[in-house]
Amino acid sequence: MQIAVPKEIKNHEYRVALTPTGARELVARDHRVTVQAGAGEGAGFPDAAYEAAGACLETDVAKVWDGAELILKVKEPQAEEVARLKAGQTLFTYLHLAAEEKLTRGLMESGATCIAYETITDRQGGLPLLAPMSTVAGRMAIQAGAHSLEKAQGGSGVLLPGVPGVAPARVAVIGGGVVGENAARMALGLGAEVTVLDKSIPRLETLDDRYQGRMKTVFSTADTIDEAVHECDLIVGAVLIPGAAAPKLITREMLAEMQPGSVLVDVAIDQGGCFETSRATTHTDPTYIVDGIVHYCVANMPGAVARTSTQALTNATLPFVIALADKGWQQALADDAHFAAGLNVHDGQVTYKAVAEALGLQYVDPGELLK
Ligand SMILES: NC(=O)C1=CN([C@@H]2O[C@H](COP(=O)(O)OP(=O)(O)OC[C@H]3O[C@@H](n4cnc5c(N)ncnc54)[C@H](O)[C@@H]3O)[C@@H](O)[C@H]2O)C=CC1
Ligand SMILES: CC(=O)C(=O)O
Ligand SMILES: [Mg+2]
Repeated sequence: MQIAVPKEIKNHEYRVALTPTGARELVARDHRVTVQAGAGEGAGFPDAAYEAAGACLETDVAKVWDGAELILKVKEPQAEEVARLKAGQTLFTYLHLAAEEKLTRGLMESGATCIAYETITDRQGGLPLLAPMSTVAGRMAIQAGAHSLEKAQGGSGVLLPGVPGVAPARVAVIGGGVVGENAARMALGLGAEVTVLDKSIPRLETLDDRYQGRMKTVFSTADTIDEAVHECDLIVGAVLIPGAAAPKLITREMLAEMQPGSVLVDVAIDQGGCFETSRATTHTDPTYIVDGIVHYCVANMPGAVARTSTQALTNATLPFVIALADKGWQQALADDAHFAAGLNVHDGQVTYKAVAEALGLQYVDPGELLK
């Protein structure tokens, strides 16, 4: 199969969808891998490493896209990439379509088959291709939040661990899944006072058990979120309803209840964000202030630590990429219902229910396609 790996073009996105190690595995299976020149540089993988792995390098981006049957990316295609995509091609990447009507319609118009990393499931009920980046983003959320609390960033001037004689900062994490647990763990490590709110009792039980009372676990309701808003210096938004737009849990009105200079880090921004006042930002200009509250809402946080993230991402995606390349998308998805959950758009139709519902588009059950 002809497999293409374009260079990512989203703002400060330095990850690449395939490492040289991954390229070697595909070439060994007789697939042809074309990597756009410079695609791996930001993650520390020079062109020569891909060449040594048996991949072809291409400087002309049009040729990279044009000749491909399978396109591997990291971030959702940007407008100029959507324009390059065509019927008969398979795109495998993060898509996060529920909050992106224009992108969804663009992918439908392309006629391509679009499989999203973030909706693929596993036997344990997890999201195995989201989890590695959620781990990274969760850990980064506290670094970003701590920096945003500094006065020069518009923050309140609170140091997360405090110092002897001065109390530590209070951190709330809404959503105690992969992002949430990793954020909470980092905040604990820095000596903050940490509360995790979740709607899932089993999840709260797991956290309680794992952290042995070192963090508070609280059932998430309008009341308990209100309490967190009153008390906390830093709130991390880490909720997810798979494939769907994130629920808005903190309204603009509620910002007035926070201490001025407090910080909201909305990791769930790639699903539309879980705070009413969130809007996606970039690594170039990651924060903005609404009613005295600093907002950090970068939709591709792991892109900033591209070396770690690329390795973690491709460790997880490679078995799926090999299945797509060896069998073609139809057979690969027919053989694995968890993989099939990744199919979001095919041949002009939305094949993922939560996306169709969020955008008011017609849902087409992919079952028939996979028989
Ligand atoms: N901005 C970025 O760069 C990145 C963003 N993400 C995003 O972070 C979000 C979280 O991802 P994961 O932790 O992997 O998901 P997850 O599925 O592991 O965890 C989500 C948690 O939210 C909980 N939840 C749902 N509704 C809730 C509510 N109303 N109140 C409290 N908790 C609620 C669920 O019970 C679950 O435990 C997703 O939107 C994901 O796409 C992930 C990686 C990078
Ligand atoms: C999950 C995601 O969108 C990212 O890693 O950029
Ligand atoms: Mg996005």
